Amino acid sequence: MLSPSPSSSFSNPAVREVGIGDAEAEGEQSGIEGGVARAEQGEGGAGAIGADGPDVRAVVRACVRSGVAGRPGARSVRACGIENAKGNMGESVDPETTPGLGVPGEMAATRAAAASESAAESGQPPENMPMDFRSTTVIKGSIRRRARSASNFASLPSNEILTDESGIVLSVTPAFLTFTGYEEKEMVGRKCNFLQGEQTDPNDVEELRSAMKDTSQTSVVILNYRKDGQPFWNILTIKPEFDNNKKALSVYHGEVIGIPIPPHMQSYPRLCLDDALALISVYSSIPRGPALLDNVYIGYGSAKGLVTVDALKDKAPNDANEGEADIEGEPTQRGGDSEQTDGKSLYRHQNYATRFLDSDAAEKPAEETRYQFVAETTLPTHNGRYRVRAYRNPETGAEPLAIIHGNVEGQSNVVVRVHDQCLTSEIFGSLKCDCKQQLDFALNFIKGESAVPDHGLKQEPHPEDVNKATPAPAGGIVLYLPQEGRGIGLANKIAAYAMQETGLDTVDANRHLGLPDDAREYDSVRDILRDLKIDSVRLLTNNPRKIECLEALGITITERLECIVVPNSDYSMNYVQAKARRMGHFVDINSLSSNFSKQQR
Ligand SMILES: Nc1nc2c(ncn2[C@@H]2O[C@H](COP(=O)(O)OP(=O)(O)OP(=O)(O)O)[C@@H](O)[C@H]2O)c(=O)[nH]1
Repeated sequence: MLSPSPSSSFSNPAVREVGIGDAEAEGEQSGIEGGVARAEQGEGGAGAIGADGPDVRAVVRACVRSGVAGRPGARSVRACGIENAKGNMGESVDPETTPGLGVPGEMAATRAAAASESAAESGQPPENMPMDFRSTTVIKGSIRRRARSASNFASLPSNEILTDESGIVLSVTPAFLTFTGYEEKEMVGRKCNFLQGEQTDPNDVEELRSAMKDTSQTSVVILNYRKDGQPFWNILTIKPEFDNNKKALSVYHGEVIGIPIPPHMQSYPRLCLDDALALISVYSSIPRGPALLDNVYIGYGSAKGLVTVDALKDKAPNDANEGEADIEGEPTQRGGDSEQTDGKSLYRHQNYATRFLDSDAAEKPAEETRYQFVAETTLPTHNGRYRVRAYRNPETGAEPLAIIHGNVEGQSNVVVRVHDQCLTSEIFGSLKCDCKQQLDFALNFIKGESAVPDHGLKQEPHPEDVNKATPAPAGGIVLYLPQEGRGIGLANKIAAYAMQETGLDTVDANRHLGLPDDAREYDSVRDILRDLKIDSVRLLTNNPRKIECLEALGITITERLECIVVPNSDYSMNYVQAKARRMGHFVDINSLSSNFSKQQR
């Protein structure tokens, strides 16, 4: 198994000036100089990764044609790359037709440029330009063109940056500001090298710089950092803008797909399978994404060496096996996105990626326990009395709970609900989702009550709500995991809700913020079940991904029990429908709709 050990220098990235700037940009904080300085540092700089384990950057480079991934639980993932995509791109997103954010206030560069049109015509830098921006050469007329580009650009819903030929940011989309945590004024007028840091590979920087110099289009996977120092994989595609005469303007359009690296993985910059799959989903959702999938490769590091799987798009599962591992059987079609043209191939690839991982499970030593038992108490609640056992991951500080009814220790086939935190519904009573209802349902169910509880919504339980065929159990567990917003965090979930107000559904909202559809991990479930000596579970869920993730962790699921509740509003109806349509949840939307209208009458 290729599994790099943590590099201590990675966890506290001191952001350095290594950039994609113009080599001729004398006197500025030159990214190129920074990049060279980094390269010269050798092992002390970026090479530090290699000192502690396999050089991930080298793998990324070697895998420009074959990124590698592994299952989330195994942390066996290394990296995922996209091939140089020169000449493979279509037209830009049309802000007129693309749903998303409205136009924010004018960008600084735009304002400055528009106000100084006459100065531009004279070839002089306008006086009210930011200093860095003023220091660039002003070509006659180009400022006006830049202003035009920048103002259209600011209304795009995706993660994008517009720079001049020296890498100075002219404009940045609101989504990218949200994703990186920077304010507009902190980005505009500066070289984008502030996004780079300690572990950014100078070779990637160099590749971008040369593409800009040659006015060519390129894509590169580069390690960048948010303002708070959090690293992320940036799948960056840059392309020059051209005027009507096909003449390259001194403006570059950078399209960014940010793949966040979960905190516990930040000691070694690798993409996990979920991240890689999220990346693929993102590609499938952007206008020219399906074409780019040709260039996305996913692979896997095994004990026998680096095994590459082939290009993800339009590849039969059995064709994908270039290495020594086997991918057997027909893939099932669950999960994924049935609405997209590439839905089928995505299903396929998601499934054989999972199978691939399963095939390796036997080779792996047992995973180390990361969540430790802290304390147990009895909790009287409106739903009854439960035992609550608290656990903690000392590395991340995450504190999941096991809420238990009955004697479950040492048992098999225990009813288990794996529930992820939803502060908005559980604390504030938000009607946007069904999470609180599902939690109440599960807490009642493990107590032996199969009806949906009355939680103040004046709803009669509908017969379809519950597992009619399943006798309520004598006991069970609700595992309450602090993975707010499907793992993207509370603030990001609020940002996603804001995006949903523009008409996007729960999946597209995440994607437009550059966030994965679902970033949840379930190692805690494995550790807690191990602590309780439970060898198999009956899982209360409608979510196929949850089942796959738990099984990939080695958890035996003997039965899936439905966890369907009647949506309590149009909002949550939309959410449940989106979960079924976009994320493959096992919910019959038609019966739900009619149930809901019955409830409304
Ligand atoms: N990002 C995001 N997260 C949401 C949204 N609505 C609810 N959540 C989060 O979704 C999580 C619950 O996931 P669901 O997809 O509703 O259900 P599930 O647990 O995956 O699947 P089931 O086991 O069938 O209930 C909680 O962490 C919520 O905070 C949303 O619109 N966007």
